Amino acid sequence: MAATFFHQPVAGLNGWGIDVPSFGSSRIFGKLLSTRLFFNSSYHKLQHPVLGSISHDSSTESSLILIRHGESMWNEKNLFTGCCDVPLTKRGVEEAIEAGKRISYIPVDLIFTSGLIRAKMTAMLAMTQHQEKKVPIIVHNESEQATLWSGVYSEKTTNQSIPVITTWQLNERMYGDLQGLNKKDIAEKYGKEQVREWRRSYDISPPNGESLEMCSRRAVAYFKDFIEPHLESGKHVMVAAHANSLRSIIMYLDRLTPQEVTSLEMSTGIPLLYIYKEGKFSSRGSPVGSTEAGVYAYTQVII
Ligand SMILES: O=C(O)[C@@H](CO)OP(=O)(O)O
Repeated sequence: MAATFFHQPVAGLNGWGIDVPSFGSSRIFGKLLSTRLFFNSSYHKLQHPVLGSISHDSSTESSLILIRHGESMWNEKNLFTGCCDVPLTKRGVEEAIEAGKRISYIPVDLIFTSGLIRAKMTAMLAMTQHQEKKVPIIVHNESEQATLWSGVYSEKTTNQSIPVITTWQLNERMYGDLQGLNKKDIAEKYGKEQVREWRRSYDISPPNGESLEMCSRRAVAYFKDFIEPHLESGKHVMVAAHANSLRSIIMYLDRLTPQEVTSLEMSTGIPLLYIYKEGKFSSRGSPVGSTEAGVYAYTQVII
């Protein structure tokens, strides 16, 4: 006899009740799916190892954590990576876990990552350290079947979970013909200035790749359309992505000029905290680790 207990999943694309592009529109900015939200910001008293108890009033403000993935196997080899989908190194895994410790006391209701494994690994590893011990679950919205087959049928389990939305719009900039090439070799061949322009200028593209401006058009549009509304509604959000997709988002949040963004660098695996309140973002830098006085998220050195 067929089991009779199957019914509508509590969680799945619609069941999570989150606004994300549907599978029919996941490659373009399509209509939002508006459904009931099962996730509530129920935890307000998390313990920081140094600062102690931190209260969050989700009715007035929400937190946004941005994190660049930990060191990848191509970061280690100094190769242009772009949209090539390479995993973390052991060091990258450790960075992600350390990042998780730094943010373990900050509430997280919803996670967005790029579609690339290094960002997904970073988010998942970081969440293993979180005080709430909720389980991050990747939302599969690539087809109707994927949505159905990944359904969760327990409301209790759903409430102990954090939906993880993966999206290509948060991917690293596409590095074109440079992908897989060594950064030092290319600097020797074309000159440091040329390579610096390809890597850090705002509107100059690497050969057949995306400029930061092009990357920003999709990453910032996604942020405004699909992430900001959750912050507005009081949800605490983590975004795990890449040096350049995050540079473009930080440019938007911090209102940097195209000139200023050229000197913005991001370290691997260092989380950055923003507070969203009354339509404004304020940067709180990087959450302090348990064993140090502070940490710098930005560095100036490239190549
Ligand atoms: O290779 C890449 O994809 C990026 C990030 O690692 O490099 P860059 O610092 O040159 O933007």
